[in-house]
Amino acid sequence: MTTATTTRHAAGVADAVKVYGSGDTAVRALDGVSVGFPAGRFTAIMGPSGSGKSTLMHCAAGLDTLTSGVAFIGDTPLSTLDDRRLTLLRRDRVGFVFQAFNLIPTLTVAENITLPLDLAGTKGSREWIDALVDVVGLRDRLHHRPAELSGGQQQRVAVARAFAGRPDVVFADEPTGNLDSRSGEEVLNLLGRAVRRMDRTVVMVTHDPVAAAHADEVVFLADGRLVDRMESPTADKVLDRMKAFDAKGGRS
Ligand SMILES: Nc1ncnc2c1ncn2[C@@H]1O[C@H](COP(=O)(O)OP(=O)(O)OP(=O)(O)O)[C@@H](O)[C@H]1O
Repeated sequence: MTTATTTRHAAGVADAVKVYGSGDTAVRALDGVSVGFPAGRFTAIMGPSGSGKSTLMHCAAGLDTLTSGVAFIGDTPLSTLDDRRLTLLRRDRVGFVFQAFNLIPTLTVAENITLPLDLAGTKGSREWIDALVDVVGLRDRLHHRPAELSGGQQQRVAVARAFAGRPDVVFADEPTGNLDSRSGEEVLNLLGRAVRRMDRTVVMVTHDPVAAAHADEVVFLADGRLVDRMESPTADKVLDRMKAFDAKGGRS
């Protein structure tokens, strides 16, 4: 059982620099970020538009590479892996939830949920999948296709799929961006439950202070740097912190 005071990190980056382009047009999207995402916790990444949130998430998840510095999943530095091993690591140890649910339209809900396991050629744990189906509240929809579900239900399928293989960490990129506030709230509660009741780890990029308030901790980026962290956030406290960025033109 992981406690809130653990220092074990499910993922993170150290001295992370990411430069897009070169010469006059080079953009330093990450400018020396070091941050660990504690195992068994829900961390939100916030910051003004263009501050580097997506870049940080993509590099930490092994979807993109750093210009310098280290990204790691568990104890594995991603730069030590060749393409094949990186693909396997992403498949076996990382889950993703995107803004646009990205379900396979021709597969049923049940088939979408177990897709990562089927691709990996494993059955996974029947009990785990069963428990997930109950947590996301989709038992009566298992044989439906995505088009027969609401947006909120589709995102709940995507959440179940992300956790199906019991990955070390699930990265969620604006998971409520396409949802109304009630469905968004359900998805956020679900991510919170997965962390607190099922001992999972979630890292979520969001623009929304209400969404960030579901996390255990918020890390704030500005101009490619980590500028603040907030434990036990509330929507009001996060909003105030974001307003301070606006007032100072981005940098805290
Ligand atoms: N592929 C790319 N090529 C060039 N520049 C990029 C690329 N991706 C991102 N950038 C730049 O890097 C910086 C950080 O972008 P990033 O998307 O990480 O920020 P963000 O905080 O996620 O923004 P938003 O909240 O608007 O999604 C921005 O200046 C952006 O224009």
